[in-house]
Amino acid sequence: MKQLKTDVAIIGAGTAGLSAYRAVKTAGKAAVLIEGGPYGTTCARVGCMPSKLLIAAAEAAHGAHHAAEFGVHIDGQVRIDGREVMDRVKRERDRFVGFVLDSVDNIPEQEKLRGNARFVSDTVLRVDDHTEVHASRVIIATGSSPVVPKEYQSLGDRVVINDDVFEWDDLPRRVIVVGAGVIGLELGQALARLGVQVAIINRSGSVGGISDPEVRDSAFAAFDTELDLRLNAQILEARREGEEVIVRVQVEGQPETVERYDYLLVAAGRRPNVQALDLHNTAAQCDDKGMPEFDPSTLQLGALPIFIAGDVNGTLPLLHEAADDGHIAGENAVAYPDVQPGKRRAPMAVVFSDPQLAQAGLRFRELPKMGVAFGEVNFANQGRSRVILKNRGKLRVYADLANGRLLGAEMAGPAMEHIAHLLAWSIQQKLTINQMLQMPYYHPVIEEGLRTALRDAAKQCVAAKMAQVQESEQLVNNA
Ligand SMILES: Cc1cc2nc3c(=O)[nH]c(=O)nc-3n(C[C@H](O)[C@H](O)[C@H](O)COP(=O)(O)OP(=O)(O)OC[C@H]3O[C@@H](n4cnc5c(N)ncnc54)[C@H](O)[C@@H]3O)c2cc1C
Ligand SMILES: NC(=O)c1ccc[n+]([C@@H]2O[C@H](COP(=O)([O-])OP(=O)(O)OC[C@H]3O[C@@H](n4cnc5c(N)ncnc54)[C@H](O)[C@@H]3O)[C@@H](O)[C@H]2O)c1
Repeated sequence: MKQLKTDVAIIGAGTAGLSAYRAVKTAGKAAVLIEGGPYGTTCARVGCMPSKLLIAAAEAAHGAHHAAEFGVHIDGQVRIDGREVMDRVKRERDRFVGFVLDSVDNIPEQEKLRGNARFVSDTVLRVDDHTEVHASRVIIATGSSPVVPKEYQSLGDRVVINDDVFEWDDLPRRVIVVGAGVIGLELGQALARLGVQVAIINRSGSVGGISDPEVRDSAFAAFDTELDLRLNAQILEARREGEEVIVRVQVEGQPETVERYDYLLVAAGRRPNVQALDLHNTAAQCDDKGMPEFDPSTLQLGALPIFIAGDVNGTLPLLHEAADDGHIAGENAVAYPDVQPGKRRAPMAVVFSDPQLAQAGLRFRELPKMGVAFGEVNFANQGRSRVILKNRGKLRVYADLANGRLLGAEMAGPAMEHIAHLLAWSIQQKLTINQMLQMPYYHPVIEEGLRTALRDAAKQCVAAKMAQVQESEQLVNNA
């Protein structure tokens, strides 16, 4: 077996692994980047980029179908050519993947290794059965994989995951989507708008990961007008008959139905890729699912020379977080044992559905039980949203009642990808609601809706302050 020595071995050449590699090289250390699958990253190959390309096609179809509401009539049929749609998705996807492949090409050959790595000890890795890597430090950046429940495995090629969708040459006729989380909602709505008969089944009452019940209800009401979205539902049975999937579905409190689809698309969550790493050969402490204990601020496993970055650590499985994680893990691997907490940005997440869903700072479920002002805007009557016929959804901001500082927000509505940025940037700058209200607002824009929500929260902060003053006056008077 070939023997190789290096300063830092990085397992996985995805976004986190490539970012870790750059950090290690910038610090002047030697690195070996080990990749078991195709180069190109999950984000570019089968994640962020192809999904946004499919959604863009769906938005074009939706616009064409709804132009009449503006008095603009497309006389004749709107024709969606599934082959052309998928061709553009794959062509543009390949272009994005190409940029990643170029950056991988620029890595010297002696610093790249193909094969699946597993631990022999804390600092020794075996790559397939051809190479043993002896590293002073190791970074795990192996990403995550979709969870495919056992009961669907007998469906063979009729059960698909996101990776498969982006390999389709044409759009299918009927798809049942398992899960109304981020992936299920984005892909399910896009396929439906492209003319595919879609049903989305979610076992709980949640939609797109929104935790604020008011925002979630407004989102559901919007989706319900165009999508077959079934919450609190389950697939009792799924079996294959020829090229079809036959499912028995039950929505809570309703009689079960038997339905036929061409594919069952599983979007029921993702699991960190730790199983095949043989972490039991290291001194890492693992839980019963094989997840190692690590410090989320330094990404270090205990006091070991091992770090864990990106989706595999299960903390914030998003692209920009994977890149930041890689950087932190890379710098700390070099600095080991003198590791430091990494710099973090305000949390933010966006779901590219319509209406878009988003979150910035603290989520509703993370708020303290007391002392929070809730400001809201309903987009139904918001000026700009009505002008463009995107007047659906609700935004709620959360502020500290005592000092007026913005804590977080959840939202469903138009252009939330941009509003979430404004809010996350304000949270990172530790702005108060009043400071945010002093900023300029153009007219007519969706940001005026945000201002409505901020004013609503500001009023509550003022009322809380008044109540406090009255209370202390009362105390003085009673003394
Ligand atoms: C459909 C979909 C849409 C998404 N959309 C968005 C979005 O719009 N915005 C956003 O921010 N995020 C989005 N994400 C999430 C984003 O893609 C991930 O957070 C990000 O790609 C994670 O990067 P990573 O480096 O951790 O993992 P990856 O890019 O998956 O890299 C891990 C690499 O490790 C390799 N590997 C695994 N095990 C081994 C081993 N034992 N030995 C060697 N190599 C190994 C794998 O082959 C892989 O190349 C989306 C994800 C999906 C699935
Ligand atoms: N726009 C983006 O940033 C973006 C887009 C896509 C994916 N992602 C990342 O990918 C991650 C994974 O996405 P995901 O949608 O697979 O997971 P998720 O955790 O967001 O959603 C999974 C959903 O499936 C439901 N579910 C689970 N098992 C089920 C079952 N057996 N039957 C019916 N419903 C079931 C859950 O209740 C949940 O609502 C996200 O957390 C996100 O970080 C991000």
